[in-house]
Amino acid sequence: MSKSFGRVRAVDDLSFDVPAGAVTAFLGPNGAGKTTTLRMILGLVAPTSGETAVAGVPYRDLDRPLEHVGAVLEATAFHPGLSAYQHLEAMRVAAGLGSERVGQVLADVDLGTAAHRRIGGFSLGMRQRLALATALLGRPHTLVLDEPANGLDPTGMRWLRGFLRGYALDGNSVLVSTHVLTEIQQIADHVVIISGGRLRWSGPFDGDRALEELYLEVAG
Ligand SMILES: Nc1ncnc2c1ncn2[C@@H]1O[C@H](COP(=O)(O)OP(=O)(O)OP(=O)(O)O)[C@@H](O)[C@H]1O
Repeated sequence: MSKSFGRVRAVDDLSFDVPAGAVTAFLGPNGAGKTTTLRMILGLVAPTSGETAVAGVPYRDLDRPLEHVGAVLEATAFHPGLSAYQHLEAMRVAAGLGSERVGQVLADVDLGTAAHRRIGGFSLGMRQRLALATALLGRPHTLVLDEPANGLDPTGMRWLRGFLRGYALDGNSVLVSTHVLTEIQQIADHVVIISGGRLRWSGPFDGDRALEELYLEVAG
């Protein structure tokens, strides 16, 4: 896929696969085109050329998309006056999902005790957990996460690592864009590195090698 914004070629003839049953780290310098790529995968930005597909199907053609793909994008906006429970319930109803899902995803992200507090009073880390809970509502087989560790404290980061690892081990695809290489190093099975909108490296990653070294070699 390629994407130009006026004269800026944000993504330039980029092609890669995200395997199932694995955590894929999606890396690249500021402005490399990561967010634009994720937004194309999620049908939020139309490619200038090429296409993206989730389990072989373009996002726009997915039947009940929340049951295929869950996404956490940067700076997710919530209505501050709603509680976490009310937000999730509204999303659940809109997506036609079972009533048990809200309690389940609140428990999944360890937000049960804050379920009835107003989101306006949430910390950044709590918002990240709520964004992840929203992404999980439809039990998607694919998770797309843009900087999901942003705002999490060390305990939260450790929890997120375990969660994503477990989600991938259940056979799901987890695509994570991040700059925090030491965090993703511990759970990545597959790595895709881009810069200047182009693919610089992609392949399996066994964790023996320092991800930072690989990154600096190909993107630095
Ligand atoms: N809506 C837009 N209009 C114009 N230019 C854009 C738009 N969105 C992104 N760009 C440009 O496309 C390029 C890639 O941006 P993108 O946000 O995809 O990079 P990124 O890898 O996610 O960066 P970061 O790590 O800083 O979040 C940048 O040059 C950016 O300025």
